[in-house]
Amino acid sequence: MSEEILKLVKLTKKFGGLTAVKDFSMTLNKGELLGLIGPNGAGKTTTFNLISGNLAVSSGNIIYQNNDITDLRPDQVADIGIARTFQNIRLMSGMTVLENMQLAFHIWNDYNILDTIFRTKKFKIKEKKYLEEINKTLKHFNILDYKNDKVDDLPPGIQRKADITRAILLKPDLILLDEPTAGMNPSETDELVEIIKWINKDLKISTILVEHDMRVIMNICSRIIVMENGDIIAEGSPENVQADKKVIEAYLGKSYQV
Ligand SMILES: Nc1ncnc2c1ncn2[C@@H]1O[C@H](COP(=O)(O)OP(=O)(O)OP(=O)(O)O)[C@@H](O)[C@H]1O
Repeated sequence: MSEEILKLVKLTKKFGGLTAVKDFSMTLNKGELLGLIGPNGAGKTTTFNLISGNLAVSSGNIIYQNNDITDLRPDQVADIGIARTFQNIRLMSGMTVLENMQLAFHIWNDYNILDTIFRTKKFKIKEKKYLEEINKTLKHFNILDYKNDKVDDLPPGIQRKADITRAILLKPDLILLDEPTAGMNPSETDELVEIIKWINKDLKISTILVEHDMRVIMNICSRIIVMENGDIIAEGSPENVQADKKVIEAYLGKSYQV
């Protein structure tokens, strides 16, 4: 039997009179690459915000690796191995790509201020190891050449890849990718598809992908959950979901083409 890494149990989020996520239950198996789709306003990003601790849950539970993490803060969620990206890229403005990548390593910093000031042997060994890891990952994402550029000066496609690189450097067991191909041209999108496969298959990071590009979702996800009005309207393989009448009516038939 597949091992669950994440389980949402009757998850609900209310914003005043609006219920954005409504009794939403789902599981993600370890190693799975799950697509979460649905029309605008369906509740996908809100679900990510609840899992990552960026929003407080109204009711229901979030279970991660058999632990209830419903009330954790975002930093605590990151510490236990859940990384995420946002629709609006959240790189630190005014800093270089490398400096942004270095931010990912704060959770492992076990050297103190004196180590940093005097650049002790322990500090230098760690710094070298981290830099090697950053370089290797930037190279894999094909953005090593931008390492010393300020993030603000880079095209959106490069910024988005840098954002995902930073999330990967946190060494998560689970990653939540929120519209990672937004703002990318077709060749960047193709490249990102390969990167997402690499993240999931080679790095063995369980993945939930929210994405409006149906070509991406249908090509790489083994299972898809379709949300509408805060809850599931369909779930299954890409083939089954595409043929589902409710999905076609609610979503695919209107503004999206497969
Ligand atoms: N902070 C908030 N305050 C009030 N309402 C919100 C807030 N965040 C989201 N909503 C509302 O909750 C509903 C779900 O929004 P959400 O962003 O989760 O949808 P989505 O499926 O991610 O949509 P999209 O594909 O357009 O990003 C929408 O009606 C939205 O307007």
